[in-house]
Amino acid sequence: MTDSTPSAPGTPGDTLTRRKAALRRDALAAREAAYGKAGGTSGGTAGDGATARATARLSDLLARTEGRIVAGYMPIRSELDPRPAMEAEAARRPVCVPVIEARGAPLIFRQWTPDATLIPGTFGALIPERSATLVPDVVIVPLVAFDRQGGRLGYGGGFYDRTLAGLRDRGAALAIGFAYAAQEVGDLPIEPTDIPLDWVVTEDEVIGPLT
Ligand SMILES: Nc1nc2c(c(=O)[nH]1)N(C=O)[C@@H](CNc1ccc(C(=O)N[C@@H](CCC(=O)O)C(=O)O)cc1)CN2
Ligand SMILES: Nc1ncnc2c1ncn2[C@@H]1O[C@H](COP(=O)(O)OP(=O)(O)OP(=O)(O)O)[C@@H](O)[C@H]1O
Repeated sequence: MTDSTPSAPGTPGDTLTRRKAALRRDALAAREAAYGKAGGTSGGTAGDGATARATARLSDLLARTEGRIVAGYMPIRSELDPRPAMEAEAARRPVCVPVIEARGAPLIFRQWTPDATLIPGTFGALIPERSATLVPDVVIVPLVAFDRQGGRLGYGGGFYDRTLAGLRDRGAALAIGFAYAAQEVGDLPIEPTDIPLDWVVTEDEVIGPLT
């Protein structure tokens, strides 16, 4: 293949798609290293306290959005764990988590409480077995890589872009990326469908407002 015969956008041979795949690989390796240092999902006492520090920063930011419905997520693989912050919020207001209804469709959100019965959802993240469907005002967004302009790279399904676009059509929705500082990259490639993050919270800092 030559540059004069580019692949269709979004196909594996497309330059941007290949660049994103390489960035995703590197960022996932950095995330796994940070996760290991932090002591894994539980935070652990043997870890470096990254989860606790990130939780404190996230809770501070969330305190400014009192009363609004918050979406968190059930962490998979080496994702930074938002559950300690979600648990604190669930004592005061509704908290929900994403559910994949179909490939190519926006995510929906089901109410989550710390004692909810969870079952595996599509792609492995846990979902509440049955609970009310909610529309969040504030979305804590999992990610693979972020930049300081609000750029975000996920697993490549486009789920959060479609979801945030839909939520914003209905009104304001605040998007807060939640990640280890090690997941920062210089400049992510931007596609027309990418929805920028309003904030990024790491164990080291709160970055924003970005929009
Ligand atoms: N914790 C968490 N929950 C989430 C997301 C997330 O990123 N994190 N999602 C955010 O979208 C949705 C799940 N989306 C996902 C999409 C793809 C893969 C995944 O593992 N993809 C494979 C490729 C699979 C394929 O294309 O067949 C991979 O990356 O190796 C995981 C989650 C909803 N819930
Ligand atoms: N609003 C949208 N409408 C239609 N297609 C979209 C939309 N947003 C993203 N997509 C498509 O989804 C594909 C994957 O997007 P992208 O690489 O940005 O995913 P991601 O942000 O890494 O993944 P995720 O959000 O699932 O974690 C893109 O090829 C894009 O064309």
